[in-house]
Amino acid sequence: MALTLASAAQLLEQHHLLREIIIGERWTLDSSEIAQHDQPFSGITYDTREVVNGTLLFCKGNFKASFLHDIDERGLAAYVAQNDYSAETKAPGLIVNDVRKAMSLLAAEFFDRPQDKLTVIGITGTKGKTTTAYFTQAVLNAYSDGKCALFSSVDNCLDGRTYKESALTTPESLDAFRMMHEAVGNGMRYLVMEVSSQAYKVNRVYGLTFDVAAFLNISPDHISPIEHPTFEDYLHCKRQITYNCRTLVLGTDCDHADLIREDARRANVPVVTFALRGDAAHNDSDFVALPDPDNASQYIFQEHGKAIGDFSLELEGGFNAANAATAIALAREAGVPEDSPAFAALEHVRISGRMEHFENGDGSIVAYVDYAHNFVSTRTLIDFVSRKYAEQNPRIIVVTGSVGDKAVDRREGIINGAQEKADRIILTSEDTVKEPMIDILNEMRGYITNPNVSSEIILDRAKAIEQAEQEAEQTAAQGRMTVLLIIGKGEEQWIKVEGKHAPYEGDGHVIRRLFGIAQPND
Ligand SMILES: CC(=O)N[C@H]1[C@@H](OP(=O)(O)OP(=O)(O)OC[C@H]2O[C@@H](n3ccc(=O)[nH]c3=O)[C@H](O)[C@@H]2O)O[C@H](CO)[C@@H](O)[C@@H]1O[C@H](C)C(=O)N[C@@H](C)C(=O)N[C@H](CCC(=O)O)C(=O)O
Ligand SMILES: Nc1ncnc2c1ncn2[C@@H]1O[C@H](COP(=O)(O)OP(=O)(O)OP(=O)(O)O)[C@@H](O)[C@H]1O
Ligand SMILES: N[C@H](CCC[C@H](N)C(=O)O)C(=O)O
Repeated sequence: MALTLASAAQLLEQHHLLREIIIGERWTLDSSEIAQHDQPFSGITYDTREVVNGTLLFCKGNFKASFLHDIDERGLAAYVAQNDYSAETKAPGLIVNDVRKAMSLLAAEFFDRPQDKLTVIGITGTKGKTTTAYFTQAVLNAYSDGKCALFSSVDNCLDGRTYKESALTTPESLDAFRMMHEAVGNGMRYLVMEVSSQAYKVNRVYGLTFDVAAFLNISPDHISPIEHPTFEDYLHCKRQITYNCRTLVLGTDCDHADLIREDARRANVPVVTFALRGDAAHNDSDFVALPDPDNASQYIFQEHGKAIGDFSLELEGGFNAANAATAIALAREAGVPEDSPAFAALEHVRISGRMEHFENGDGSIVAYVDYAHNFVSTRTLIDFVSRKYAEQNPRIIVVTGSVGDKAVDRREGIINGAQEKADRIILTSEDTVKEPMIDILNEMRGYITNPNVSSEIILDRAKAIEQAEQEAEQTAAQGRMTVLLIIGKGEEQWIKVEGKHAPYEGDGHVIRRLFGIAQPND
């Protein structure tokens, strides 16, 4: 049904969001007093620069009244806001308690409730969201002949096969419903989406119920003045997924799992669990990944002790086997039968900038390009390579930085994740808006307390990787192997400098160049 001023006002009133409608001097609760109240809006947007004749505008965030200059000439039909802008426009204003909640509800209606035509799967957690999302999409795509869409922090995919770089982990609600509508138009039956804590904090998924949701794990991250003031706030936001799903897939080992189970009981939501375990005798979860005793590169995946399959994943590391077990649980709960061949699709999943593994010609230098950028992920990665290459006793060099202006706890976290097992840490540029990168790197250097770890700051990221590789060559000449861990940027070919994307060769590109490996688009 088309969205009109009258139907918008009605929906907002049902959700106790409407304060009043303001047009000129007139303040009312009765939308029928407004001319054209039954006229469908031609479009909706949260950006004045996109307003054309008949558009409904949401004024949110750091919106300024000056953005409304000339807006009547461009045909603004109505606006939704927490403030009265009748001095700037003749268009009626739906004044609400919370514009982001209002935007989510009205965008869903404008796009004809696309979520009702999709099986929607939401994934939250501190680490593994993107990987689990790609795994789940691969299984559902294999099962449905390519009918699974994806919203992730790397890419969005609306047709099961074309991937476009995304800007946020969870899109703005209006964009999310627009993309869902497009996905439905493309014949998609499933949507897998990452759900960040910010998404709940700023109501990007308000009113959306996930058919199946996953809560993977929780550890300190995203604590800063522009994200979450405290860990408690971060966890509280993530916990909201439990109250907004029909079934919850929960990591057995997730910190605060008992609290999340309490949430699920209150919300009357069934919980299924997943875990990575060393052997079947210690299986305490509904879905489990077990190392295959007969094949070191394989994992056995089981549901209630029954085999789903033995898979050799291209994405290395036990944590990725746990992510794959989650994807199996999600796909099973979304209706994929236990004996479906679709699960084998897990084997071929690769994700740009996640656990990308490179070797130089004689194997004396190994490099991992990965997205680790907090304590847990850095520690997990370095533990993995230390175990994998234990026999070679490699020198380990970590090339890293940390983001400016937010998630300040990562700076110490990354160093603490690395310094127990690293021999050297080369600190280099990451994304920043206002904070000078050199200050962040000096701060990080100050957290290095292990006297056996040497460090250096090289601001130019490509040069930092080149330096690490040259040192590895020297170590190789002395007969010792080196593992390079280049973390935090994945395959991003930009670095945010003063908030703007500056072109950057890309971590994988630098390594391929240094190792003489063909680039992906060569
Ligand atoms: C708090 C929040 O949700 N912020 C997002 C929000 O910003 P905002 O609403 O304040 O928008 P703004 O850019 O300040 O501008 C205000 C409004 O004026 C409009 N405008 C602007 C100029 C103009 O001429 N006319 C006009 O109408 C803008 O379109 C906007 O609607 O809307 C913007 C797009 O409309 C987003 O880019 C921005 O994300 C911020 C910058 C961001 O990056 N947030 C991070 C912390 C985030 O959300 N991260 C999580 C990742 C977490 C994880 O990985 O786990 C994520 O989900 O991505
Ligand atoms: N289950 C896991 N447990 C711990 N670390 C993990 C797990 N899965 C992935 N990682 C590590 O975290 C990094 C980021 O993984 P991924 O992109 O899948 O997570 P994410 O939740 O989307 O992260 P972010 O929100 O920070 O972008 C990986 O590159 C890897 O180093
Ligand atoms: N989704 C993550 C990406 C940032 C990764 C890394 N490049 C960093 O800046 O720490 C975030 O918004 O925090």
